[in-house]
Amino acid sequence: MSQNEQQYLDLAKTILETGTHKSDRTGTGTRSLFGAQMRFNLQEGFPILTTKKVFFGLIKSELLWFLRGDNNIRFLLQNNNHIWDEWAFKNWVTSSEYTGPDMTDFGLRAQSDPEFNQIYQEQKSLFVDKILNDDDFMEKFGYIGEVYGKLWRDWENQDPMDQNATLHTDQIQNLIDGIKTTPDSRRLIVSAWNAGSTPNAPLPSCHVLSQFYVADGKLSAQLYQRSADIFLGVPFNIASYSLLIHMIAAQTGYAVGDFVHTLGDAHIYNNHVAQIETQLSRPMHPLPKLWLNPEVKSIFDYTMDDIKLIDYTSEPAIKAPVAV
Ligand SMILES: Nc1nc(=O)c2c([nH]1)NC[C@@H]1CN(c3ccc(C(=O)N[C@@H](CCC(=O)O)C(=O)O)cc3)CN21
Ligand SMILES: O=c1ccn([C@H]2C[C@H](O)[C@@H](COP(=O)(O)O)O2)c(=O)[nH]1
Repeated sequence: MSQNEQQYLDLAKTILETGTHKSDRTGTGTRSLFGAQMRFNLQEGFPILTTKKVFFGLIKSELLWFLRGDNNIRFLLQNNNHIWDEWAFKNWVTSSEYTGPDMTDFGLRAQSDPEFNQIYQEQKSLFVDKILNDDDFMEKFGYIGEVYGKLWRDWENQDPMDQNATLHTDQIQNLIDGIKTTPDSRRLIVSAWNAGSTPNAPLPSCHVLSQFYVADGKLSAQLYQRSADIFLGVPFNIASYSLLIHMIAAQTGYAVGDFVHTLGDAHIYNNHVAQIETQLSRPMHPLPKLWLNPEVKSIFDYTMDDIKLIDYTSEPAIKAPVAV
């Protein structure tokens, strides 16, 4: 039995049983707990859930997208990954250039009104087609703002020594260099929260700050996640950061240690309760292993085919609506 997965199931159960009923930005309603921590020992196996199928391809393409420094959804769409569509779509339908059917509150209305849902799905697939095929449209409406990828690879700020110069910081390259040259450092930090610009993004970064740590020949990391959708987002976040630790460990010559996952507002949406109860009633399977192509010599050169899960068996996927 995997202690790694058990912690997730225990946290979900605690939130179901003791969480505060709390309204939220999306209008869905949640049960919420403030402050929680899980620790995944990456030596135990790769911590992807086995009590439901988690689509690892989506996790890989999202992480490669962050590592490209990309904050335009075209790359995701090219990889058949639609997990960010709604937030770029929201920008489009609230812009003055959108003249189609009214999309106010599309996330909630699509769940309760089948007729509207059909119109919404049509508009979304037109949007996706245009992001993929129309460069001008993609440049205007494909971006999700100053979050993750952009801040990881190209954090811009004014040079304090020269008013007319802008500094560009590659936090991931600095992190790799830092781990190689000063592994004892307590400053191995990646931030995805620029207080000036991030709050204006369609969805301000949820995984806000991570710290890396080297001891006993092993690389660990801790993530502070300000807001955590326990059923849909957190399984992705656990696998994504675990994959990132493996990739950075491979590039810096360390074994993998722990992924420590610290959550702020940890919530289960009211329309995920039945799904999580189903999941809690299921058996666990042994955790898979991760394979990374050892020929890859830079963190920025991994492709989809260089990353594989070995022996992933799980219970079937469970569908749930995402709160927009
Ligand atoms: N409410 C909410 N929860 C999130 O987890 C979340 C957001 N919003 N907004 C931005 C990103 C996008 N993320 C998402 C979005 C959707 C799924 C999702 O629907 N996952 C399905 C599979 C989807 C598919 O096959 O395309 C799942 O079963 O895991 C997961 C993560 C994580 N984030
Ligand atoms: O990586 C992610 C991204 C998003 N989420 C969830 C957490 C919340 O349910 C929403 C964001 O809503 P806010 O009102 O901005 O907090 O998305 C996640 O769990 N993981």
